[in-house]
Amino acid sequence: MKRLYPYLTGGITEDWTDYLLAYQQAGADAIEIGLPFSDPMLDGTTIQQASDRALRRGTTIDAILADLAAVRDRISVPLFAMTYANLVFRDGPEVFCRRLAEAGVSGLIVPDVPVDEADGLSSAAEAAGVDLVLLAAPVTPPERLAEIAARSRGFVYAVSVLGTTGERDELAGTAAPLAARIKAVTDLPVLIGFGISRPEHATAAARAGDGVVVASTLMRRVLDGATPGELLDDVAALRAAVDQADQEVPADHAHAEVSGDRG
Ligand SMILES: O=P(O)(O)OC[C@@H](O)[C@@H](O)c1c[nH]c2ccccc12
Repeated sequence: MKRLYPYLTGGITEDWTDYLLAYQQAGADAIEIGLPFSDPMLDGTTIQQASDRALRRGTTIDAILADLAAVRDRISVPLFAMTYANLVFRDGPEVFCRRLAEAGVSGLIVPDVPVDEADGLSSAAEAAGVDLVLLAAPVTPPERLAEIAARSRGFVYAVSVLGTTGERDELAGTAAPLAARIKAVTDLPVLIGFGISRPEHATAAARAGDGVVVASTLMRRVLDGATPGELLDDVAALRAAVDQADQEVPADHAHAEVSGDRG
């Protein structure tokens, strides 16, 4: 089964946990929750605006984790927190990871902590029972990629393209080769993210890896005022697109059938 991990910025609206429930109902396999940070340097305009809106509402990590703890018994899919080093190291990684675990969050992605600086955070996460997910990009050299794959937990995040998060017109040509390189060195699932903006991108990326992470296209809808019910439809469309990659006839087989028809 190919996986779909949609993203939501924590605290973006007062009823933000209703979006989580909608994502789950639409068939998300896990959900990434962004803990908003004032200087999200890897994020494009959509996620930046989403973070800004959440911060302007006065949301805090404490408030987000309290909201999560309140709905945790209605959520059966794993939750991953995504945030920046600054927030993780403010009170120390041990305290941070323990608080995540207490709120029912089982994974953590911190894109600005590179693998060679991840020792302290890795052990804090492991001690708290939280999977620290590491990221690889198209420019990551082979040796480093092997280290990232070996030290990542839960899955490996394949950053499809250089640059910031955000919607794109096409799936980057670098996505599939990167997923193949990572899959060659690990048995962990490889999830492709950055620029998966349309159902057809999700199908193509799910074909190349084990699944997709989708954020900006959904957060743009939330910013535009779409309701949890409307997001449920969006995530359901992505679910169908990801499942399509599973249902396809393997390439060799399809080719044989085509030539058979012709012959
Ligand atoms: O927004 P996109 O292009 O759909 O890509 C997912 C990405 O936004 C999400 O996984 C994410 C949000 N913030 C990040 C920072 C770094 C790496 C990844 C992320």
